[in-house]
Amino acid sequence: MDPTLLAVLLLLPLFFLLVKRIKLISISRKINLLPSPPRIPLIGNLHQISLLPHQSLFELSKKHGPLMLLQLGSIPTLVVSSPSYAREIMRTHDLVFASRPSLKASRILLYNNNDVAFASYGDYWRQIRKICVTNLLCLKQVQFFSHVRQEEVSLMIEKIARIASTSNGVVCMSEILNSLTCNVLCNSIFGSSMTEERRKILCGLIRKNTVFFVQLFVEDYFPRLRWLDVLFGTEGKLRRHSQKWDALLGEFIEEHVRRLKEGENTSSSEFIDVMLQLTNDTGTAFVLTNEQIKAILLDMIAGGTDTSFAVLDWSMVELIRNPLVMKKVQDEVRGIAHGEVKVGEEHLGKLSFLKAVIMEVLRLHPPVPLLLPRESLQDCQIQEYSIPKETRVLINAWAIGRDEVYWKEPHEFKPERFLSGDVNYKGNDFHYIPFGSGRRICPGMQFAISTIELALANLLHCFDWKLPSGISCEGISMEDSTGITTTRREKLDLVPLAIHIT
Ligand code: HEM
Repeated sequence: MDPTLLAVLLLLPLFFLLVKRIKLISISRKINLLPSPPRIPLIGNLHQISLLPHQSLFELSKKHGPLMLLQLGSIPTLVVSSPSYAREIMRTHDLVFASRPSLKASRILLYNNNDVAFASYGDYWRQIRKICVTNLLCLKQVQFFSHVRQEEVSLMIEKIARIASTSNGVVCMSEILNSLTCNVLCNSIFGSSMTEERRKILCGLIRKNTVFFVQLFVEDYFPRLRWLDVLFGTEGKLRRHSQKWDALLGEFIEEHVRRLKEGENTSSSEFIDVMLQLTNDTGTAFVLTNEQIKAILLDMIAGGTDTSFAVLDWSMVELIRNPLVMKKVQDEVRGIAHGEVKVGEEHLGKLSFLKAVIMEVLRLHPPVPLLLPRESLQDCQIQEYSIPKETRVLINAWAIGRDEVYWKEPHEFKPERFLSGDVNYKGNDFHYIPFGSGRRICPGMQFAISTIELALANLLHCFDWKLPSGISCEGISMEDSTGITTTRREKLDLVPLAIHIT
């Protein structure tokens, strides 16, 4: 071989390495202008992130400010903890920050980020988000699924009444509420193919999902060290978990494909059938593969169940700890649904204090405390700081909901603060962002709130509530569980006392 050509071939990799190095140095120079906690060589700030990252990041932000840069392994991560910077990211520069980073858990569980929540910003994301909104999550569809909510809430009330009349009357509310939110969502998605056995498997899988999203995978922070995940067995665990999802979703799909072929459900409005119609060449411009359908289904189920459950669970906890608020909200519900056995959806519009209670729970206990991570698509200037392309961004909604500048007595449970109606959760008030904001705002907001309001109203209408004997309010743990979605760590046991409607 020509020696010059040989030399060029040998030097080429070195040249690329050099260019990459120079690029990295210039990125870190630019980004280093941001406040940042001291780092340890190699791991950077990873050691400062606890299993409850929203809480450890809140503590760090008190020292280093509302916009700080952490170096998580090799990944520069911007942490936002104030409404004004949240506005910069999700309003002023929404397009720049409209993408998501690709995480190991999302790649393996969500079929290479083919779901809505982790899809990169672009046409595919836009199309599938539209399909989900049009067929499941928009106001019209949420109203259409009203019968599912009413039926599931009635079944829940009957179940509680049954347990309450037997044994010691203690009901594990966490289990009841978890089943409720899972049933409402899964019945809307899968219709009659949702059996009790499948529901149990699903609930177990959902909880594990959320933990995998905050588990430390070495590859997420040091992309070249993936082999360590294989060596430690963490990748194997994730893959086995993903196979369980795959098998279950495959069963649902097969069953619905068979039904569609046999001509059943041809006019079905079950979400899964709508998506299956997009797999065949039925003249639609946009076609989905089986894996893409599975990713989207998983997204809806996992994203929608735990979050709504967390709000209901925290609501019952906060109300039992605040008897005056409990009385006030029960008086409101019973006053509006006076003489009725159940609260119907037609009553909900008048329950302004109940709505305020739910808003306050979302402020103090946002189920997705760091929203979902974002990633910048290009270089961008945030006030005096230059943020390079591909910076990861975490927005601490949990910290923002406790910002003393915006919230008086931020740690107190005071639903009255929402009664004026000045603030809502639609992403325009940046000091209150439990559903996020901008292009990537949660599309399931309406679906979730409808279930939460109906369930909570009926729980408060049909029963009085007390703690099991031997447990005091002070003994109730207020600890969060770990996960991308946080719920309360401990299960909630309560004693319901049935009210006889006259
Ligand atoms: C109380 C209940 C819920 C809360 C607090 C919640 C919260 C959130 C948050 C904070 C985000 C990220 C927003 C951002 O990055 O700005 C999100 C995204 C998302 N949520 Fe929800 N969510 C809830 C219920 C639901 C339900 C019921 C569904 C569907 C059935 C759902 C589906 C999604 C999807 C698909 C995304 C990704 C959106 C995108 O990236 O384009 N969520 N949610």
